[in-house]
Amino acid sequence: MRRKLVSSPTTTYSSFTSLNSTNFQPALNPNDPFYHFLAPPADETPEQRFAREQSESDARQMSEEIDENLRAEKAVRRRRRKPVKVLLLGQSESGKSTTLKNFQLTYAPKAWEETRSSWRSVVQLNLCRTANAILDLLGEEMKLQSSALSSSPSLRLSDAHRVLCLRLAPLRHVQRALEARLGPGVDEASPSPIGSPVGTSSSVASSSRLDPQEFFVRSNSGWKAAFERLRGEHVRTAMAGGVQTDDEESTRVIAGRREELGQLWRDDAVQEMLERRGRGRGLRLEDGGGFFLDDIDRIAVPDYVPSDDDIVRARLRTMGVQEHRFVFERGSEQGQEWLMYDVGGTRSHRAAWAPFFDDTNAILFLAPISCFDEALAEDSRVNRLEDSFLLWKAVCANKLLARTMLVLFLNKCDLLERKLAMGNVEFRRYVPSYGTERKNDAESVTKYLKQKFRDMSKQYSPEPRGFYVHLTSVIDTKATAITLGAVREGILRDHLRGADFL
Ligand SMILES: Nc1nc2c(ncn2[C@@H]2O[C@H](COP(=O)(O)OP(=O)(O)OP(=O)(O)O)[C@@H](O)[C@H]2O)c(=O)[nH]1
Ligand SMILES: [Mg+2]
Repeated sequence: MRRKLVSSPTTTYSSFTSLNSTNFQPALNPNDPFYHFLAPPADETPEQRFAREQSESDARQMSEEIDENLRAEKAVRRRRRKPVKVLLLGQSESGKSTTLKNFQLTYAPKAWEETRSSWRSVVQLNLCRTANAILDLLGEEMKLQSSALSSSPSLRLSDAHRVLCLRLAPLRHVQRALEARLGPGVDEASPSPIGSPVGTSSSVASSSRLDPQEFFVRSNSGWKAAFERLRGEHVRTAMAGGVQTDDEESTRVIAGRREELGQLWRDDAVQEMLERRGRGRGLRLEDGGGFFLDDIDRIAVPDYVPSDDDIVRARLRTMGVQEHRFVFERGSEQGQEWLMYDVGGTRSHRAAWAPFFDDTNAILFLAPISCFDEALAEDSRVNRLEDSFLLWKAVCANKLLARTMLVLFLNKCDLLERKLAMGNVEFRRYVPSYGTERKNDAESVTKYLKQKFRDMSKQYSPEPRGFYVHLTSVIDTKATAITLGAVREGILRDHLRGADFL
């Protein structure tokens, strides 16, 4: 009797192989109950024998392949149970938290939805800070004009501006209330002129602050903890029969000042003042984090609910290291857990990064390339692009990370394009190695920077590694979703390769 080999189900091959996985013939034992089924026919001709052995060999090979696949699948399952760990690195304001938000929006929509209402306070705080920063500058200008100390031509400021400042004064109280409500971790950063220009040789610290003071929460309380507190507050209010909360009070005051906020932002003299204070150098308040004055009519309303874009653009500085856990809600990786670590990027926080290097699958490194003419907020002597180069070098050279996948985002491409298109700032002035041959446009600059980061990776990595780079503007959620799709696949493939599967 002949055995059926090829048409048997997969598992049969597997168990068959384990019963008798080497050369078939010598393993046969006349006492084996299967002997009569497995033994070749007594009258087998040499051709039949050849055909039989051929077919047995094919079956054995197929069986071994199936066993191999089963082993690999098991390893992948084991590997899948292990979370994928990703660390987001880069200087402050490079876009790490914004990238994380994109990730959450794309892959954990339920968790995203849960935090939506809590972001309202952050957007309102960003808005108040910007408005109050403009009011501060306006106050300064008015003082200079009344004391006739101003050397620059006078702005056309009138009593209407004074009235506007008075009408908007309650926003200072709202700002303080929002900061206080977002928890004990809320603190003020040291003065940090966002986008202040850096000198090409000696430092040129900006004396005029264009930015609203920053707002951040510490990691030990964290914005998640701050949000929990806000949510608890909503629940308590509902249980207490709807007594007005601080949150509602802030919303009411902001909505009540919508007209004046619009007037302030659209005022010609205010625009001219901002122009003189920074725009002439290519710096725009709109380009700083958390700018919402353009959307005032939509945001300063009693029933304001932040849109996805609002949440992505809301600026909340990270302190220390925050862990974010994602479990894929759908798709082939459903149930796969990812742990993403978002770190504070200022210099004083970088020492906290190292303990997370061990056991990390991938690093997403963000280098904001529009900042080539700006100084670090925490040290006005340091050029921001130069700082990114140094950080990238340190990450590439780190021995603990020698086998970790590095993915580079050359971020803020939208701002780079806008800045260079203005035509009054030369990239080569800040990066002399750029030379005089190349054009001063975004395409040439990004090409140059890509090559520069690639060369550094090659030069400083302890062992050869791939170079994965993306040109990004992570406030663009649609484009970023596509980039993150590619990044996620790459990281996952690398993660599974660790299980010797691929
Ligand atoms: N225009 C533009 N703005 C961006 C881009 N990426 C980030 N931003 C804005 O820049 C600000 C800073 O981004 P964050 O993601 O908070 O920066 P971070 O790296 O987490 O900064 P730290 O927490 O201080 O380390 C935010 O308000 C973002 O909206 C970008 O590609 N283009
Ligand atoms: Mg952050």
